[in-house]
Amino acid sequence: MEKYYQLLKKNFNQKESVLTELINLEAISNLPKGTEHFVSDIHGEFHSFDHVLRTGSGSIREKVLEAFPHAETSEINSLCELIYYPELIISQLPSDFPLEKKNNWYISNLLTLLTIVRISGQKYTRSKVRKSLSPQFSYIIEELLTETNNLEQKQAYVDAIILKLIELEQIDDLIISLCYSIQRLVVDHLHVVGDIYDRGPKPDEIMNKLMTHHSVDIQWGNHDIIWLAAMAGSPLAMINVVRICARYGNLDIIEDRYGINIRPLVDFAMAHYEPLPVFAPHLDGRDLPEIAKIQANVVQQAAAMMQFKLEEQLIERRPEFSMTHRKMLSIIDYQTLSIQFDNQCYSLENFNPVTIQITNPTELTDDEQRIINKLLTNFQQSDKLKKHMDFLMAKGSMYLCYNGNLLFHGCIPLHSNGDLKALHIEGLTYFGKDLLDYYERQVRYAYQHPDVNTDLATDLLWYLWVGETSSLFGKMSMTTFERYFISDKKTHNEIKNPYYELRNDETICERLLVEFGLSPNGHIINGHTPVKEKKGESPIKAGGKMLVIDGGYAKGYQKTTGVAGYTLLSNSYGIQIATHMPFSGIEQALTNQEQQLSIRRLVEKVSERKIVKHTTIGQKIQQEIDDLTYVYHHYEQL
Ligand SMILES: O=P(O)(O)OC[C@H]1O[C@](O)(COP(=O)(O)O)[C@@H](O)[C@@H]1O
Ligand SMILES: [Mn+2]
Repeated sequence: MEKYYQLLKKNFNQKESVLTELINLEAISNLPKGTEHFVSDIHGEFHSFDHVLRTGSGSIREKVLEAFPHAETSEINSLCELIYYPELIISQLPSDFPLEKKNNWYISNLLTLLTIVRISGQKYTRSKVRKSLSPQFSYIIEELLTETNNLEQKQAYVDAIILKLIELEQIDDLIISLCYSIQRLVVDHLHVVGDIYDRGPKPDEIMNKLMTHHSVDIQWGNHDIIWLAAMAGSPLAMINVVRICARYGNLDIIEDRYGINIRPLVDFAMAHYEPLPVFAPHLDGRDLPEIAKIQANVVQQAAAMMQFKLEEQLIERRPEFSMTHRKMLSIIDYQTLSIQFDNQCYSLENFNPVTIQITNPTELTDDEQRIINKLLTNFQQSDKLKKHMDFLMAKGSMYLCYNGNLLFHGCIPLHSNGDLKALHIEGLTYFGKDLLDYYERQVRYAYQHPDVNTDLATDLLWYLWVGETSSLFGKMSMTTFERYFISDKKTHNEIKNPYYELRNDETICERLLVEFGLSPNGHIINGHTPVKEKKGESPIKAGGKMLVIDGGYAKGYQKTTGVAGYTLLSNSYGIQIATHMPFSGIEQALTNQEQQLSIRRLVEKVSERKIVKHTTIGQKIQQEIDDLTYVYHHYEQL
């Protein structure tokens, strides 16, 4: 310990510097807690997500209203538009704007934005506000922030600076940078509660945006895990990723956005499969050229068949996964093309066994094996995908305890009596927090060993996608096979883990919080299951202990949910849940600003304003304060 204090002391060249730092940390601890923003189930819908981030789910508007309580709604709207989309709004300024009018527009907006920066920065230290400013302009902005506070006496001076900035053509960039500083100051931290990938067209842009975010963490979703698994060397997860992209007409994500060559697979699929209606890509209102639709259709079939074969191979080598009931290809009667399970016989439809060898139905043909090998190499060699997956690993985890709340995507597997449901593996038993910790260790191990394809850790990544005791899946089994090939809808049903009933119970939620070492006063924050608001379901459950924020960014789900997603905001005053209406373009969102965020529900209001000291970061700061206090008192002896 003494050694540690000696090392710590080395960061300070004199005793007074320790004192300065101590005072600085003490000051931070006593400031109001920053705003946390929670989003989940973004599913590739970059533009809606981007809009939610830019608006801080209504937090920006709130700040603007706080700054200008008497302004007309139209003025508030224009100001919000500018803060959300500064580049767009500036580009739309009339080209024949008379010079004086233009200058006035700049002067008045700049002054307004400075006021909002000042108000948004009030609860932070000067150093934190400085960090939020673009380095290029931080000196000028700080100067302006000080002088505009005292405008009567300095009006001429401030006007002169602004006119100079206009003359030097720097004003646009300055305004843009101020708008982004406001966005950053208003929302201090972002939590992404899983499912960035699949279904929607632009997961890569979401990842790019997250990578530039000032403060973010991610709780992995089942759809993120399969992409991670592909990079970690699972051929099965990789072909499933391809299948889902084909299913949603998104093969360009793989080919163009990630630069992964899938031509051999496309050629193979075109040669062996015919387009069938059940494999028609789900386009949710988008359109694709006819040839792309045909390719997506047949690629989905080819990929599905490879997936089912590889999955049965995995089930065979992992009896401890208890998935033998999912061995579909082995129990098909290939004479009659029918299948028998649960004491019933079903005839298969749309099932093309062209690559199946009846004596060994789960073996890949030489062509399939070659395609899989090549594809996996191409996936693992995509620099862009590697960067995104590295980021998911660095910022992500199976769950997170943060400021007294427990965040995870899917569920904590339970039995119907409320007991924690266990996974038995390699002679050991894991449940509750231990289970999620075990999964996380396996995910990290598999990711660090991308050259091993069939070891337990890599196979467990697949288990997380479909396994009965997976905390990310939360259902008995995934009925992809039945949904493609059996028309009887009752076989499509995926039975949910009892968790999804039990989580409505406050006592269960409290027990789970305690299981994760938290106080029962915290909240559980979940994504994963779309909240069917249309049918009267509420995202606020168990007396506010359980908050489910999957409202369906994914377009396909909006029909069932009736809304386009929830987000959660937690600031020093309490927790609010915001309901978002479907996003259909920036222009429309800006014209209907008030409707876009129609409902904001208060989940909890704190009796005493929360300060940094009460947060997770506050605990770390307190540790630093304790250590530095020791160094300060023993400075001479160390
Ligand atoms: O309709 P699709 O895209 O095939 O998805 C259905 C599958 O997605 C899942 O719901 C998992 O995805 P979510 O995590 O978005 O719920 C599976 O349980 C189900 O089999
Ligand atoms: Mn999910």
